[in-house]
Amino acid sequence: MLNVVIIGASGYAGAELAALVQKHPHLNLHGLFVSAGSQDANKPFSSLHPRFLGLVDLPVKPLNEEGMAEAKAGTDLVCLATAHEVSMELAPQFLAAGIKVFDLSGAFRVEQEGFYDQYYGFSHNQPEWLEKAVYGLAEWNEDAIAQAELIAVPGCYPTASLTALKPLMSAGVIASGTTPIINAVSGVSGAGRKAALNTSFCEVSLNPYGVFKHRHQPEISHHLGNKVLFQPHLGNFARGILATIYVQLSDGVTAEQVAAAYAKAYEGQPIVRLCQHWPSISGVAGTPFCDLHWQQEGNQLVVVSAIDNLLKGASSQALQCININYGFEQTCGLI
Ligand SMILES: NC(=O)C1=CN([C@@H]2O[C@H](COP(=O)(O)OP(=O)(O)OC[C@H]3O[C@@H](n4cnc5c(N)ncnc54)[C@H](OP(=O)(O)O)[C@@H]3O)[C@@H](O)[C@H]2O)C=CC1
Ligand SMILES: CC(=O)N[C@@H](CCC(=O)OP(=O)(O)O)C(=O)O
Repeated sequence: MLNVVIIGASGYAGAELAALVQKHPHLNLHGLFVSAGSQDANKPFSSLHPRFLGLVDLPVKPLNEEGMAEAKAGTDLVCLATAHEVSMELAPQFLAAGIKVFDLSGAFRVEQEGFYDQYYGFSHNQPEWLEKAVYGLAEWNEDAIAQAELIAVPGCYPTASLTALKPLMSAGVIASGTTPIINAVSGVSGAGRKAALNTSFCEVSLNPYGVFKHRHQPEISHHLGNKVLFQPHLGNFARGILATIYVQLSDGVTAEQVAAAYAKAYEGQPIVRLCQHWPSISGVAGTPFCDLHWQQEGNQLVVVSAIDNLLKGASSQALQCININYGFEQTCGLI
């Protein structure tokens, strides 16, 4: 059994991950942590997330000096379900102790000059680890994930978007010089657990945000190798992302070529489901799947991608990466 520690375990993504690790046949939930000054410190995990009562009753401990020593002792791997800047500071401390890191934040996802200053509002202070980090898009980066010490689990919108677009990019069917448009809606759990006016239940309707500025636009473009226009929306539901994506195909690309591109990319990949119906939030919420469906008319293609932001968009993709890294079946503990 591998000993797993989760930092940020009281948050939405960390809590889902704790539940997945607890069920996994080869992983042992070794410790759960929150910040040193957390108001939840030392409370049982299940008192914060009652769904897991009787399943995960460990306390969430404060990550003070003593907590840090405890988090490292006997630990094989650590999952950081923490804010970007917190992950940037914590990851090197675990890596220096020989502990592998699976980071759910954006801290190590994009190695590009000035990226963190422009899109995250801080300067990256770990350039060596940023260079070594491997992007954990599980279906696309298996070999590198298997070798990595630091895995940067992709963002939720990038997971939905890249899973839909990469097969087309690899097959070379996107018209050159064009910009795919991604119109995506996320449930409010995407914004995390702490209270904020714009994500409070009575305030949320259905509205766009982050126009031209969202940090996931460059993350998607960087890992696709093609510019995209990405527009997120906040919807009045708890979890799930639905991305409707508009693509201009090269002249003469047939429906058979598009179908072949998707079949080739996801043959033998059970987490990505090529559906005969349009994906929906209810079809994926609470599951580790990414559902895809598309329709073509002439040179225009509409692809719809749906995931659970907290699972395939965060914690279950982290577990896919752990499975790959340690040589377990990629779907172990997931389906
Ligand atoms: N929610 C989502 O859909 C997705 C989230 N992510 C990323 O995953 C990470 C976690 O997101 P999410 O679960 O939504 O966030 P939450 O705000 O729900 O949870 C954050 C967690 O981190 C803890 N924390 C805060 N500061 C520290 C610290 N200094 N040291 C240790 N723990 C700390 C919090 O507890 P406390 O404050 O009590 O200490 C809490 O447990 C973020 O980087 C996010 O961008 C990625 C993909 C999807
Ligand atoms: C609805 C909502 O607010 N969603 C978050 C994305 C959550 C996510 O994927 O996170 P990271 O890239 O930060 O890890 C946002 O738009 O900022």
